[in-house]
Amino acid sequence: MIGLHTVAEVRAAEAPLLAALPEGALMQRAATGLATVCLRLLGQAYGSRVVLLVGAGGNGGDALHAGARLASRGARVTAVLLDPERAHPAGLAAFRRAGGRTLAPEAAGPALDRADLVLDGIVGIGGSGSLRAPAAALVQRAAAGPALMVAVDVPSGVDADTGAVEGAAFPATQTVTFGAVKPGLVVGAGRGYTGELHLVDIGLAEHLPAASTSQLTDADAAARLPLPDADDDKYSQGVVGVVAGSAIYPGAGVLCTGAALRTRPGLVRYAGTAADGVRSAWPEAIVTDGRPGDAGRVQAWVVGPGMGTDDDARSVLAEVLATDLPVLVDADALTMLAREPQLVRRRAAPTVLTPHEREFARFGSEVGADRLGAARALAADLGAVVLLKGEATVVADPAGTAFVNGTGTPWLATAGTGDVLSGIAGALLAGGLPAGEAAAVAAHVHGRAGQAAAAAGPLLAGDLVRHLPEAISRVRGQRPGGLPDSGP
Ligand SMILES: NC(=O)C1=CN([C@@H]2O[C@H](COP(=O)(O)OP(=O)(O)OC[C@H]3O[C@@H](n4cnc5c(N)ncnc54)[C@H](O)[C@@H]3O)[C@@H](O)[C@H]2O)[C@@H](O)CC1
Ligand SMILES: Nc1ncnc2c1ncn2[C@@H]1O[C@H](COP(=O)(O)OP(=O)(O)O)[C@@H](O)[C@H]1O
Ligand SMILES: [K+]
Repeated sequence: MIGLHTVAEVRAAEAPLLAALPEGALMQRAATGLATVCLRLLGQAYGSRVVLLVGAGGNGGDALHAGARLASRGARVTAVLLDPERAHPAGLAAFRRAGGRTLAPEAAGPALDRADLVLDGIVGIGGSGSLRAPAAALVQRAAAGPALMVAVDVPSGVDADTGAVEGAAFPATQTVTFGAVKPGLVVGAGRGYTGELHLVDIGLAEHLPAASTSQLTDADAAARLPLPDADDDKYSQGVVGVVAGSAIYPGAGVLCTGAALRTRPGLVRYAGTAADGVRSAWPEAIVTDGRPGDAGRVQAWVVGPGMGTDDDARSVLAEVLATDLPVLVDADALTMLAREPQLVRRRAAPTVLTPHEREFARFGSEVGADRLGAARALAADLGAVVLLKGEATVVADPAGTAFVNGTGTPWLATAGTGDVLSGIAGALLAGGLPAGEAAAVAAHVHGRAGQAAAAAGPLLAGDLVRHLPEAISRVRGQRPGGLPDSGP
């Protein structure tokens, strides 16, 4: 699990180290890691042109110390001092000693136009609000040039906690962050400015609290996707019930049922008016055109995709939510639930809501720039797990534990892919995973299936279903087509 740590947590973890270590030692660790990454990126330091954008705080100090190291390796390094009077004194002294030269912001344009690498030390975790002049103009000029764009700790202009970006921000090709990954590097708009992320160990780990926000790795997801064993039968892996689609629009039922089958193919029951379509697409499913109560026993329900919002649909939703089983609520069922949130508030069993931004807004407030904060607030308000879909899907539970999904592709922005996600998550809920983890693992696997499908070109939601077995095998670290060891 990759822990994501807030600015307050990082500052608190730094405090005992700053007190215990000689002055400047922590910054030296950061700058050494930063210079190492830059040298690797440049390939050859000698003769390369490096420009540092240097703000008035510790972030500028990191850039100056790293710039000094690059200069001593033969790079031609120029520091643009945004606030010369307040530039980090020790960093500036080291930089000058190493032969670095300085420029005023007004004179920096030509150097930025021909730089090989621009190091963004304007502002790090001490930043607030949108980038001020002249920082914003320098960032834009650098972005228009040919240089590798390396952000120090956090791309300037990105809120390290939320990923919010107001105005200009440094569009990094690489971000070298120190001590811990900050949420804003992987969520919201900030995710789009981070580029490739490098984490430099400066010795904070033992001082950081357990992270309340995390990102799953393939190994974390695999550990939560147990394989069937010799004692399993078709019931024991968890039976999922699906209410989705309608007679006129069976597609959502077909996609959702197929995704559930392909995730944990023990048994999937379908109940709803798309019964004919589902039956012909998935002969493996047990299908009824009756109500959920007619479907037989299940361990979790998925309700909502394409089911409509009329009185019948509303009564089916109420029936499912009145059970003591885990329920995943999506799409049309979210629209109905937003009108009657007490249906979820009164539940004792886990509920997972999977809104996209417009569905989220129906519950009373817009998502806004702080996606994690918004998901946490709705989860706490309703007492349910909220999986907020989007480019970086986030999952929050009512206690405040959250996940930021790290997989996926913009090709997923096509009709029906949400129905597939619901089927995956429903299957994992039925298998007994805690609701927040089921949602997070589902988003991870869904994203991997999207990446696998997109490798062959533009994807359709049905392609995701077909790619699920391959995606799950890859998450487990197995090569597609590889035969398992068959023993002696
Ligand atoms: N405390 C330490 O010893 C360490 C600090 N480190 C570095 O220091 C950084 C934190 O240093 P600071 O606390 O000094 O803060 P920063 O250097 O991140 O930012 C503070 C400075 O940025 C300016 N600023 C804030 N918002 C701005 C905006 N929107 N536009 C333009 N300027 C803005 C402020 O006026 C202030 O001068 C970390 O991100 C990291 O890069 C690392 O070297 C690790 C060790
Ligand atoms: N730009 C994007 N990048 C990555 N994933 C995306 C993007 N846009 C949407 N997605 C994903 O695609 C899926 C779309 O779901 P949804 O909006 O419910 O569609 P539908 O209702 O048509 O099934 C979600 O899993 C979402 O996270
Ligand atoms: K920065």
